Amino acid sequence: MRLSVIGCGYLGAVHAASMAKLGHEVVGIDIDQNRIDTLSAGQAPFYEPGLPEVLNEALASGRLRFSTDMASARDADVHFLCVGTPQKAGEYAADLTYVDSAIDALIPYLGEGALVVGKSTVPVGTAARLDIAIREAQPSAMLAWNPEFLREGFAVKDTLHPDRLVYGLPVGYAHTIAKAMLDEVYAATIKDGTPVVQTDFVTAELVKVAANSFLATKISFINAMAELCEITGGDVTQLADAIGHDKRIGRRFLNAGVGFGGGCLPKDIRAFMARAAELGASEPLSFLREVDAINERRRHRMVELTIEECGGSIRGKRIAVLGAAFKPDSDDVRNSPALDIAAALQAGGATVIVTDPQALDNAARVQPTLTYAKPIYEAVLNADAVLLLTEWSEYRELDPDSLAQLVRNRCILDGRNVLDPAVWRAAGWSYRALGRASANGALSLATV
Ligand SMILES: NC(=O)C1=CN([C@@H]2O[C@H](COP(=O)(O)OP(=O)(O)OC[C@H]3O[C@@H](n4cnc5c(N)ncnc54)[C@H](O)[C@@H]3O)[C@@H](O)[C@H]2O)C=CC1
Ligand SMILES: O=C(O)[C@H]1O[C@H](OP(=O)(O)OP(=O)(O)OC[C@H]2O[C@@H](n3ccc(=O)[nH]c3=O)[C@H](O)[C@@H]2O)[C@H](O)[C@@H](O)[C@@H]1O
Repeated sequence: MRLSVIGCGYLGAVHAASMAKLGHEVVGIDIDQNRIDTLSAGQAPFYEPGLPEVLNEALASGRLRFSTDMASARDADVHFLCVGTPQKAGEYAADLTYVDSAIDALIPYLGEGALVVGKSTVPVGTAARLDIAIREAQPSAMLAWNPEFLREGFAVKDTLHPDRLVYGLPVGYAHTIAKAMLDEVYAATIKDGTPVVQTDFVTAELVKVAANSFLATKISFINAMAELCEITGGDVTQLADAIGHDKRIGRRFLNAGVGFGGGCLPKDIRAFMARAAELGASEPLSFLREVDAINERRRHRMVELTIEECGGSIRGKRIAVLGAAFKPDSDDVRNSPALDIAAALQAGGATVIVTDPQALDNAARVQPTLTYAKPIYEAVLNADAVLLLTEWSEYRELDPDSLAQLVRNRCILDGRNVLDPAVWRAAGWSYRALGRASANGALSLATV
């Protein structure tokens, strides 16, 4: 099939390359000339494992090209809408400017019977509004909403082998045609056994924000338990293992630490709350306010813990921060807990040196006043405290004895609960983590 993918960011670039891999003829369109030049040259504009390989294979096949010109979408049967929907400045609501301008730009080029497929995460009701605009301009054109569930770091695998496909379909005659066209796009994936959930626009939009709200809630739940562990002397990692054995609960997304960040979970739960409030339905989502608050508190607690470990003040201290990306295997620093904490420590008077295997350029754009060092040894040299805030594999595997040769003070704060406290303490380090007792042992509740 002939496809266009509008918006070639973390979602769209992967989608365009993956669809070409599946055998479709794809044009990726973006308003950012640099991004289009980079992609056309076979380079991924961001770090995503596996993307360069799929991209180059697709470009070499001749089935994939990129352009800044919306007119190049003219011949496509299906147009995927993958532009950003960030949080509005100073508000919780989603900014739909990019969605609206992309649809406005696309409308003049919609051919007979073309299908527009929304993949961006949008407030409920957006699809119905866009559907009217599209049909007014080109009566034979159709809209479907097909939310995306990929994770950064696993984006190619998640696109080619998703857990499920969700089709939000139009009503009437268009329903059958839109479904058949989506089935053709995803034929290879469906053949592999991927379940397809067919539904209406509203449910498809809600499925996406419900999924991200559930994931955010699961993380904040375990982080609330971490807060309780800190007060009572319990160990949140053992607690997570123990409840995670219950198959109804499951161990995934129960990793306590500095919490969730990124370009999606934080803004999606906020946009969901904002939309619910607009619809006069704030109450059912009031728990998301707490999910957000717990998440924010973890960042503050990490700063407090660092101050405690530095003897009550970080002024003049040299602090190494391992990790800038919001999660490992990504260079994305949008709403990154690591960068937020690093900035707060700097504001408290510390000299903060941040290292990350992939995200330093992005980090320096967002937080230009922090100091950055690519090699780990340079970041930790003469450090008074070392904070592990993004669990890249190279940080999980650090050798406490080698690191001890470089630092001024053997103090490690494990913001992701990925190091073995016994190993670090045996090597003479003071090890602290969120939701775990200090070396002095658990607080005895009998004395409280
Ligand atoms: N990043 C992720 O892992 C996932 C993102 N999503 C959703 O997908 C959407 C896109 O997210 P990202 O790819 O992360 O954003 P992004 O910011 O990385 O990419 C958006 C791209 O759209 C381009 N763009 C903006 N206006 C345009 C227009 N009028 N015409 C053509 N291109 C235009 C921008 O230049 C940019 O390259 C958001 O709604 C997000 O919530 C959904 C699932 C996963
Ligand atoms: O809508 C989106 O854009 C995407 O948002 C998330 O994907 P992503 O943001 O790439 O990353 P996650 O793996 O979900 O991690 C999000 C954040 O939660 C944190 N996290 C994750 C798991 C955990 O147990 N604990 C925890 O703190 C991570 O460190 C990270 O900061 C969802 O997992 C995807 O399904 C969804 O498509």
